[in-house]
Amino acid sequence: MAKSQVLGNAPRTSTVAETAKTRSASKPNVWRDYLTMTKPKVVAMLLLTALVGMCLAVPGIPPAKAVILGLIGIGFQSAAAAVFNHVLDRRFDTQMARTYNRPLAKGRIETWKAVVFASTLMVMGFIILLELNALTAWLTMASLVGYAVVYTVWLKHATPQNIVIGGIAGAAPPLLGWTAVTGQLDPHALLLVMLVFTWTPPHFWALAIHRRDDYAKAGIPMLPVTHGIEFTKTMVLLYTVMLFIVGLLPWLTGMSGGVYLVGSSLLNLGFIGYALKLKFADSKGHAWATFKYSIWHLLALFVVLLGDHWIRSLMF
Ligand code: HEM
Ligand SMILES: CC(C)=CCC/C(C)=C/CC/C(C)=C/COP(=O)(O)OP(=O)(O)O
Repeated sequence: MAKSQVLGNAPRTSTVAETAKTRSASKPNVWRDYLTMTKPKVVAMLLLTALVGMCLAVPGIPPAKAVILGLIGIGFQSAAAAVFNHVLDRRFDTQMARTYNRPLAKGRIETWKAVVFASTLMVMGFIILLELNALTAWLTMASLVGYAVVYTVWLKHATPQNIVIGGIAGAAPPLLGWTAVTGQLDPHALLLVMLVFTWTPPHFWALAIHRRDDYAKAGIPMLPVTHGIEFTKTMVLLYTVMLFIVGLLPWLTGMSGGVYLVGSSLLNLGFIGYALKLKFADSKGHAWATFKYSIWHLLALFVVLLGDHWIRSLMF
């Protein structure tokens, strides 16, 4: 068999495969763009905190209906809030390196279609949560409005304390999960909200330090832009110390046990360590590393909360 025949197929086959791959990569993937607008990784983490709220609301396993309808409803409303955020921020997104390639900023999706998408998710989520109880439906809607309107439209562009106040919306999911199961507010649920609320500033301000010039160019008054990077580093450190103290409350109030105390203290000391290095021994990329740590930290913190709860349920 001639060499060209033996090799003839290889380049052509790989050429066909490469062409197909290139075409699929270059062809705008509309569905991926719609998914991107929902901030799926953020929503996934929000739902984890909501699920932990559901599980801590009752000894043992929470009712399946509350878990399934609650997660779908809170998930739809969180996703809707994220899409509304893309719609309302689309002009600012064009001005930042981190966000300029987003679907609406680039015009890959028409704004009215994103509004219809967000509105559909919002209404579906609300109706699903109403099926559980009105308290959860209205609290979740309030969180959506708090993030998509109060934070995105007003606070984000008005004050460097934007994310401290706006952080209430993102900290709501554990409370929403709790009320999805019990139908009522509980002080212990507010402890979970306080954990996320105290975690949010160091989470975001580490990113804001890393992306200071981006925010300055877009004219968004994030703390590193209005008060400087050194002040922001100090605030990151203060909030991580505050998080360590707030992190003791679930144990001090008896809601959580020793497993949580050890796990949360180690995680929060780790966050303080990152913040100390950021403040006193910063190095290239450490602000970004601190931001990335904050995500794994919150994930692990809520897993530890859940693990402690189930260990105590099994033992007592
Ligand atoms: C007002 C409160 C918050 C602000 C201002 C904020 C800010 C941000 C920003 C700017 C990013 C980078 C997004 C990107 O570049 O695509 C981000 C990423 C992220 N945030 Fe936050 N955040 C907040 C609250 C939360 C909360 C409450 C959670 C979870 C419970 C969370 C979880 C995450 C996760 C998982 C990512 C990584 C997303 C990815 O890699 O695509 N954030 N956050
Ligand atoms: C129903 C409910 C619980 C709603 C709130 C949940 C929610 C979607 C919180 C988002 C937190 C977050 C990533 C904010 C960043 O906004 P940004 O505009 O500062 O970030 P960006 O510049 O990356 O868009």
